[in-house]
Amino acid sequence: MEKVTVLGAGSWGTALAMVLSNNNNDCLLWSHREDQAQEINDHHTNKKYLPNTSLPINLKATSHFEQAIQHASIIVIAVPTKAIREVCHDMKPFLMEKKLFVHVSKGIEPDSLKRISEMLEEELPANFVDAIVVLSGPSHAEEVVLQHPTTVTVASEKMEAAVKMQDLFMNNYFRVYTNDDVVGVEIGAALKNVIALAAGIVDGLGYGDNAKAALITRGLAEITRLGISLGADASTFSGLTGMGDLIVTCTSVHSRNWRAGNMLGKGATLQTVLDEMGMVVEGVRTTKAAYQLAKKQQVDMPITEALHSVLFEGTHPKEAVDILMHRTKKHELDDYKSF
Ligand SMILES: NC(=O)C1=CN([C@@H]2O[C@H](COP(=O)(O)OP(=O)(O)OC[C@H]3O[C@@H](n4cnc5c(N)ncnc54)[C@H](O)[C@@H]3O)[C@@H](O)[C@H]2O)C=CC1
Ligand SMILES: O=C(CO)COP(=O)(O)O
Repeated sequence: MEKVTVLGAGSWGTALAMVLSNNNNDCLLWSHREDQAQEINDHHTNKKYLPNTSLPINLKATSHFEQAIQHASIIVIAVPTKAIREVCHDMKPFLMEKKLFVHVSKGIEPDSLKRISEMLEEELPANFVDAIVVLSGPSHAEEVVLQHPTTVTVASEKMEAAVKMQDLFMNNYFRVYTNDDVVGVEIGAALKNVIALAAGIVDGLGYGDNAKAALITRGLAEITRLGISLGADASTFSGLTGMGDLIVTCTSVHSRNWRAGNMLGKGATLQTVLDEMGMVVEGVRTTKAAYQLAKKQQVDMPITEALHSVLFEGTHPKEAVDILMHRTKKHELDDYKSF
């Protein structure tokens, strides 16, 4: 039994805290809202994020940040990308010993163009960091809490830490693989949300399965190109955190990114979509970051560019699809020659 703290009591933090509690760990879930921590402790529910779910009775919650940090030497960070720096910054005064940090967020920061583990390295004092591990893969919280079979990957530059987290999370419904390609895992995780937004848009426009298959396949090609330019291993993108997560996010009604795209395709404005979601839609900010990163790396990312023009430049989704369909004709495998 390990002591573990999960920071962030949204859908994913709560679902992972359930996995850890099911595995008989002493898991403390931190929420920045006192009423939510109280709901979890008193009623074993988290109705806003996971309605109809009974949480394990051995799962405890707190809104006391210092208590949460001091509870454990393994800290799982499950807040949206936008909140990563703030949470790490707030943690600093309470770090008294080396800890192992696992992050499960899927995004890239606009402007700095940093991946999550790079943000953690910048924000956390190195003398208190035992290792940084990323956990990612095709894993909707809504299905994990039902204990439906799910597979994910943990990646770290320190393989022993990845193996330790594999053992901590793995059970009969949650199968965990290891990988040492942190860049590939984080780029796949972040960029699949961009393609999922686009997939939702084509569904919203009523274009159907051919268009979606095209987006997933050509989306994977541009994600792989970007990843390789940043030093990732090409084969990571055909794994769980690449193709796997693209499939689940582009095809599932559980996906917030797909749902947001679907509303956009049906004519809603971005502001209305974000107001109505009430949960994080990581792909919006990451589209901005990916667009900037593609320019910096001089990598051709036509789908990302098209989505950027829809989200931030007022292009109508139908017009963006037309632009994609009228790109210069080419050999299908041209892109792969530079892999
Ligand atoms: N929901 C899912 O099935 C999965 C989500 N993820 C990733 O996990 C991350 C978190 O996503 P969800 O839990 O789904 O989001 P969510 O929208 O369900 O919950 C986010 C939680 O973070 C809290 N939060 C927001 N800003 C905060 C701040 N500044 N300080 C402290 N807490 C703050 C919110 O109150 C909420 O409890 C995202 O990066 C997402 O891409 C990854 C895999 C699956
Ligand atoms: O990352 C996810 C599943 O693997 C969740 O995707 P959404 O954030 O689009 O809901």
